[in-house]
Amino acid sequence: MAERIVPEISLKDFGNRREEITKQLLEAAEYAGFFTLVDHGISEEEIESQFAISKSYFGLPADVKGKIPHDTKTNNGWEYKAQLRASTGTCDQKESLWLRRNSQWPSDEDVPGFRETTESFMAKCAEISAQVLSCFAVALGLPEDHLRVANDPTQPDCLTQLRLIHYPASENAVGSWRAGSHTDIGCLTLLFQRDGEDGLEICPGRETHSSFAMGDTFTPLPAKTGPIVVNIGDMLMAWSDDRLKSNFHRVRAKDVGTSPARYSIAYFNQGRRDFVLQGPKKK
Ligand SMILES: O=C(O)CCC(=O)C(=O)O
Ligand SMILES: [Fe+2]
Repeated sequence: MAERIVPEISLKDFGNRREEITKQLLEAAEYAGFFTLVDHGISEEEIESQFAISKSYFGLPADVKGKIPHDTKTNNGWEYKAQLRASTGTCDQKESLWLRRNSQWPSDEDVPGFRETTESFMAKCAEISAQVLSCFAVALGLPEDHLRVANDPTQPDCLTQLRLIHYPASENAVGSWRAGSHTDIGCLTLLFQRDGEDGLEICPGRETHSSFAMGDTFTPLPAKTGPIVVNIGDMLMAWSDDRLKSNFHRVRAKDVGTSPARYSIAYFNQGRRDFVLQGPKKK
């Protein structure tokens, strides 16, 4: 069922297929708010290498991970079961490391190759994001470069971040959430998952910002290693005069029985401080 409401879009031969891809992206973003990207240029080996780096980091003792503590002012650093959700009133059962250009990085002694591998992974995420954002800009009647420049992670005022996430294995998780229902505050999120590490549930087709997904039906989206799950965030919803939908999603573990650990990686395009966030209708 999830496959039907979350279209799979190929970025193959992007230069020549731009118009067709733009049409597919617009339809997915207006209708569901979610889509998956394939033929995007990051190989499964590269994705697995980034997950291996992530696993090495989360496998370190807490005092080593804590050398880069989460800083609430910049939102960079390591947090452990600390993200309080408005939707659940409880903290998500996960740990994560938030990284930005020029933030602190785990050292090569603690995780060999961490920074080099992760920066090159982020650069690839930026390339894919730039392609998708240029399509959305054209579809919305903005200059082709508008959203790419406004989210350019090479600029010092850009808020774009990569988040490595680890949900520890759990037993009988009823009453707790790996990630409570939320929308992403940023522009566009690229999410990487691994085969068999399910848990993501999505709520496509949101009409407005205000209903907070109460009483809505969530659909599980099985985890696969290659395709990137993309969702529209609140910034892009605003940038599009609410045409593109920033939709609710959450991550759950099994109410009864064992849920294996889940690792995910999210690349959040989050705009630049110096840009006015306004759609073509000047909302
Ligand atoms: O881990 C996931 O699959 C979802 C993560 C997420 O939604 C977030 O960090 O905003
Ligand atoms: Fe999210």
